[in-house]
Amino acid sequence: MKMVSPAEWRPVGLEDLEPAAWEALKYDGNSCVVAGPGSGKSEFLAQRAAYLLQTHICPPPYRILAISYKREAAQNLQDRIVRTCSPEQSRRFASVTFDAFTVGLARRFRKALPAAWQLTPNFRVVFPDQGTIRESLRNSRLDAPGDWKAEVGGILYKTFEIYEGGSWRLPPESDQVNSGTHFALARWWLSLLAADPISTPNFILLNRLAELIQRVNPQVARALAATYKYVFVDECQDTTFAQYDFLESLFNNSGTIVTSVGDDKQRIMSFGGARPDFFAVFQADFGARRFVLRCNYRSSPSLVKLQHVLARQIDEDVPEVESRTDGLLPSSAAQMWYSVSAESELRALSSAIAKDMNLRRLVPRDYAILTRNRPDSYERQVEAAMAHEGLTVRNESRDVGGIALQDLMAQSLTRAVVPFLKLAARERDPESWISACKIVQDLRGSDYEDDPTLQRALRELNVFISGLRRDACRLSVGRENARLLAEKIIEFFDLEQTALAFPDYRDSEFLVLVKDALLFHLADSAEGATSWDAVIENFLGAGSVPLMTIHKSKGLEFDTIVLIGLDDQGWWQYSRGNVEELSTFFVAVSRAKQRVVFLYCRERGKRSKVAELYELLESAGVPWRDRR
Ligand SMILES: Nc1ncnc2c1ncn2[C@@H]1O[C@H](COP(=O)(O)OP(=O)(O)OP(=O)(O)O)[C@@H](O)[C@H]1O
Repeated sequence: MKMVSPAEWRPVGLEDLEPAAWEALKYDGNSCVVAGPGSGKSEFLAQRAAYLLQTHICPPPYRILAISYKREAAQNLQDRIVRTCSPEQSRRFASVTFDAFTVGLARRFRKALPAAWQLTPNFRVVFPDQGTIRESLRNSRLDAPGDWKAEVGGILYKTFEIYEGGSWRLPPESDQVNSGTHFALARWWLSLLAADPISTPNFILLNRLAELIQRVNPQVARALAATYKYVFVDECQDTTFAQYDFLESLFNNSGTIVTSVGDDKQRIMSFGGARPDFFAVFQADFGARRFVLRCNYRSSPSLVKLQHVLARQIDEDVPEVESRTDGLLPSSAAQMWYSVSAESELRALSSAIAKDMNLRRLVPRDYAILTRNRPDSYERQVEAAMAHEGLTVRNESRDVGGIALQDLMAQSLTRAVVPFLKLAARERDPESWISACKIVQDLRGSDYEDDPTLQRALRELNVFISGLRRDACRLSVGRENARLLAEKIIEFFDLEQTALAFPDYRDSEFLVLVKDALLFHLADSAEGATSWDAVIENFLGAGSVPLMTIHKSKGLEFDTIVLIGLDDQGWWQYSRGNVEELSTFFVAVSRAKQRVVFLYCRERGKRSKVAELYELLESAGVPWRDRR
């Protein structure tokens, strides 16, 4: 792909950007781009990457590092760059999650850790249970020096790691502690590092170790800053204290230019330790310029108006936003439905979805049913009602062998297997063929198109796909044979090479867990299917209406959002004025492009705790519909 001059560069795949986005895109200093839902923040990062790479403002061998909060978001960004830039350019764009990046660094530079904080060569990332933390705190209180005992005794175990751990930069020596809190933290973390036979750190500790590594080894920090000329932070409102310190130690005043994008009103990860003051602190520390975007490219004008009413409840100074999408519905885009029984509620819902799909030529994935908590508690009922209309629903949070379905689908292994399955099932599928070639290139570790290793690997791929097609023709469609095909594909990948190609799988136990979950879900997808294409469709959930929590819907968009269980039962954490809960509600509403339906069913619960939400909807003019 030839180089483009900055003046000639145009957005890829979009007509235009709003003026503030243009300004931010071309700005060559630290910046934060603050904008509401649907304003194109993720799109902006993809365009800025394309701009920097295609104009050679980020010339070879420099790279761009994009850090996202969620794996799907990181993958989505990488995919966009692969589609819009040349292979050489997209190889210089690394899109990772914060956790994957810090785990990778801790692994790579493990030996550069001070002796006191050594990790074993292999380690397993764990999510310690609250009981273990509690016990460690109890022991620390017993062993703490006299005047620290009371302080340790007062630590809340539930927030111990997130808040106390989040705000303590590790000292090079583990005994350099000057408070009871740090004494308890050091004890707890050292116990994770010393676990037998391998260390079992969690993500907070790994973040802290990664920060320490580059603080005590300036050459490591310099090498990283010299590699990454530009760093992007997506969904920066969810950055934790520990992650922020890492970012600050590594890239502030390093010559690297950092662009953060986010939306304060979508901060729904405080329970995970998101720092509430990210924008202010980042602007002050990094001398970052602030850009505010004011367009919404996702939602229709009436939905943007509704979002504004909710946004003002979270932040009364929030600016008005302009919708850049036409409203396509003749009747109210937002409605509250009242039902007496769950049965009548869901009958009305499934019949409305079936009719709407027909009328507007939509597909099941244009709809999403969102819940505040526990989608599994609605799954059966929704499934039964949808079946009456010939529709299926898929609980994206369903546990598949130890991993949530939605997370399984975002796994690198799953994403690698899918094009191979498609090639097995179809005579021609050029897009899958291109993906398969790219996967082989990644797996066999070859970077150059004229590399003989790659040529050999592609020949091997050709032979393998022909064999796989023959197998798919020969084998009847069913559970066992679906497993067999996938096992052949994974065998062709080679687990060792897979672990090397995808940093997430350095922990081989995790790779095995993902593999088993994938085989299990594929076998399930073959149940009742009459063709391999149908198996793949079931596997991907293409023909089902997704059911998921609001947290899982973050960053996604659908034509129609249905919020089920908007009552005290479903929103048991709600209390008037609770900003995090309001933000969660805001995230749900802002996923919709054209329509949002709020379901209230008397049988499910009362409306006292959540009265504020109904008052807000009524004040925004959202009408009630009787569906009893
Ligand atoms: N300049 C643009 N012109 C046309 N469409 C755009 C533009 N920017 C973004 N979009 C489209 O608008 C939608 C929302 O974009 P995107 O997901 O990037 O928004 P976001 O700000 O990251 O959203 P959120 O914070 O709500 O998850 C997408 O469908 C995207 O393709």
